[in-house]
Amino acid sequence: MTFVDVPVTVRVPATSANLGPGFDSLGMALSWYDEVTAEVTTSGLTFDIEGEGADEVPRDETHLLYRAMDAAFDLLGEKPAGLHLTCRNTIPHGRGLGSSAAAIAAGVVLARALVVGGDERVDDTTLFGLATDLEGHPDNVAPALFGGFTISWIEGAAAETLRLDVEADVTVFVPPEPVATSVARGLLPEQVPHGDASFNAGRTALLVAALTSAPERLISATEDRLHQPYRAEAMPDSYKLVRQLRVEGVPAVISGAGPTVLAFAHGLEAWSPAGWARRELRVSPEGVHFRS
Ligand SMILES: Nc1ncnc2c1ncn2[C@@H]1O[C@H](COP(=O)(O)OP(=O)(O)OP(=O)(O)O)[C@@H](O)[C@H]1O
Ligand SMILES: N[C@@H](CCO)C(=O)O
Repeated sequence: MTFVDVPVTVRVPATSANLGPGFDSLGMALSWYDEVTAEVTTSGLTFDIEGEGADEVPRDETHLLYRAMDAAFDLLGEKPAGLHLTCRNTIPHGRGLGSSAAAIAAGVVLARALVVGGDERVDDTTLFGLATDLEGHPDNVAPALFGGFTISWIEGAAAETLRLDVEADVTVFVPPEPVATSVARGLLPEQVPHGDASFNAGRTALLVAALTSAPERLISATEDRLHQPYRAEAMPDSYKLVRQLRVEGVPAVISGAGPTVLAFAHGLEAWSPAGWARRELRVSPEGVHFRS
């Protein structure tokens, strides 16, 4: 038997990348999850999708979850005759909360789990490399796969990550309208001033210390000059909320490519703009994991 003959279900966390200065490097898994079930069938590709994005995502081979599974099946050297995918989506799409990374992480892990002996053929590092290739950068897929707080980088052609356990109170303010990551990346300049690069290098180093042992430094540690100012025009209300929170001493950043605002605090009810969703979260120690 090549494939397991029962459905496999995973939960996969939302993630926040960058965390201020750590552009394309730092990421954190959050206690907010999508649930995906995959089952091998005799033919075809069918979907049962509910929740976030259900009216927008395709129900064919171009669906991101399927594309990730297909790429992983290539690595595993096996293709199922058919698949049925059930998606219970709660992570909003295009808001800077790692929805695409969640779909990719779930897809590669599910594909491996469906192949009998898949763990012996493809290890976690290889899956992480594949997920990074599909996403284009490692900062969301690392915490989506491994949980916690991750520092990721590219070594030659390979993606690497270091996972750390951290605890933090997190609030996310989610605007009603999306900003696609591709659009937000298109606003970034080809080159940045040396002084700004140096500024961010110091803040990124400080942020690792602040999250692991010096939370009183979070306000300085979450400053950024490499991406948020350039993206402000695409998400002016988010940028304004970040500045307002920071003036009050609350460490706040644009989550990922935006437009969600992430603050390292709870009890921020008074700050929620009308029409935005607000959620109090914690760091998820678990990345994508099986649900029985
Ligand atoms: N669960 C999903 N199923 C299918 N497609 C998805 C899913 N989640 C995300 N996508 C695809 O990814 C797109 C969103 O990706 P995008 O990179 O723009 O934002 P994000 O991942 O939510 O935010 P960020 O990368 O800034 O954290 C959606 O518009 C959709 O095409
Ligand atoms: N580092 C990425 C995260 C969003 O995918 C960015 O800011 O564009």
